[in-house]
Amino acid sequence: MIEIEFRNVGKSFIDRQTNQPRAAVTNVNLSIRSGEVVSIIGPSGCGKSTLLNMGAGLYLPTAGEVFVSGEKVTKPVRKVAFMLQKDLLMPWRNIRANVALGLEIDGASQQEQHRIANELLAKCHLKGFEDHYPYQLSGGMRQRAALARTLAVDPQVLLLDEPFSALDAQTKMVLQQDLAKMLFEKRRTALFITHDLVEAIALSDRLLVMSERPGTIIEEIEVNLPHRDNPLERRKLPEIGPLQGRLMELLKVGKEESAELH
Ligand SMILES: Nc1ncnc2c1ncn2[C@@H]1O[C@H](COP(=O)(O)OP(=O)(O)OP(=O)(O)O)[C@@H](O)[C@H]1O
Repeated sequence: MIEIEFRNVGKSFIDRQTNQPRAAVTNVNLSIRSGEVVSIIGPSGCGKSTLLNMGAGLYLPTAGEVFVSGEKVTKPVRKVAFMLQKDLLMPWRNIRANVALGLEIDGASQQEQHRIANELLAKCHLKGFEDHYPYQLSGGMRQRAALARTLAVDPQVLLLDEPFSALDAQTKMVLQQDLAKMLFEKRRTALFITHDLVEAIALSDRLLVMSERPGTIIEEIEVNLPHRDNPLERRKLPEIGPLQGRLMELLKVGKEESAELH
């Protein structure tokens, strides 16, 4: 079953200088099967976040259509969870209450909220920190809590916008491992944005490469490597180097006309 589909999608924003619409993305077609993990990579400003915002129903396309589970997206969709680079934890709620936020909004009993939040915090290696406040945690721990909060409502679809980019390399790899395991075990569908080429290869079934603004998909690459549930193992495979090389070629990394990556 196709879980996420973009059909000829375009999105323009009003350019502040000219006061005219200017395309951010154009003619984007993609379909992601249920249980698939797909990464989008592309130069800075090519419209990756714009695509995710349309998938989440936060922006509406100016051309084409977006579907989640076969239904046209016209507003934020309940079964879709969004995770960003910023953890966006509420400073006045402890970690358990932050994780339980979506459950509270859904009307779950307090007992149920605590049970699910505690369980997820343990899975995300935050057992013992349930009563701590965000300011008492490191950046990596806060991002773990944000991951637990994203998972608490048990979303079918996860849209992840550079969720680990602010973390140090080791913390990042451990979190990728947790995320990959969970996505694999629960057969969740994910669309992932990253500037880290090896991260994209380590986590994904498929890679979509975008052009510069106005962004469109210029290449689709099947990763076709084992260990999608174990990115630490996948990182060790010899095939990683050539795949990374191919992505660097497509993104013109190191070339004179190279698009800025960050
Ligand atoms: N709400 C908005 N209003 C006006 N322009 C916008 C808006 N959101 C995005 N844009 C513009 O659309 C283009 C694409 O932005 P977007 O954030 O989607 O790119 P990106 O590929 O995610 O960038 P990065 O890799 O740097 O995070 C940019 O030029 C940006 O300035």
